[in-house]
Amino acid sequence: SLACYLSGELDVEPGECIKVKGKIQSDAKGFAVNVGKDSNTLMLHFNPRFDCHGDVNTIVCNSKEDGMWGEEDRKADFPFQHGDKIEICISFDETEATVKLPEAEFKFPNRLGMEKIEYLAVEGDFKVKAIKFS
Ligand SMILES: CCCO[C@@H]1O[C@H](CO)[C@@H](O[C@@H]2O[C@H](CO)[C@H](O)[C@H](OCc3cn(Cc4ccccc4)nn3)[C@H]2O)[C@H](O)[C@H]1NC(C)=O
Repeated sequence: SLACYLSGELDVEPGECIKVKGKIQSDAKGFAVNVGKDSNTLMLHFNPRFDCHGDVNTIVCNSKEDGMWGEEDRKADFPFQHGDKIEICISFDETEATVKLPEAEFKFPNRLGMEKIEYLAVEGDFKVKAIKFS
């Protein structure tokens, strides 16, 4: 289920921040925040999984190029709990994307060398309360 997306009208440059504020549903199986050029060209698919695709309490990150998923990157930390109200801050530069949470930070390589983010989509068991750009 697509929570929300902004496409083609964004122009987020390196060093700027996308802040997505919302609530993780109490029975969440997983959610995803996707940023990139469009749905087939993602700099980052940030996908915390509580229990889905055989993953339990695991953040899966990936990129997508021409509609094809890249190599998955599974993170060691899982700073999420059902029902949490969180703010996720995503920024990037020419080498990597950074996902900042109150008590954790994750890096993911900018595999596509993307120079701006034009697309943002939030999917899954996450209720978006606010989206801010700074
Ligand atoms: C073990 C052999 C098969 O490997 C599995 O292959 C699956 C299919 O490619 C991998 O799952 C996919 O991983 C992708 C990232 O690498 C994406 O997460 C794929 O999901 C895309 C997607 C988003 N949505 C919307 C959504 C998002 C979050 C919650 C609810 C709906 N629906 N489908 C998800 O289906 C899955 O991560 C992968 N598992 C492993 C361990 O490699």
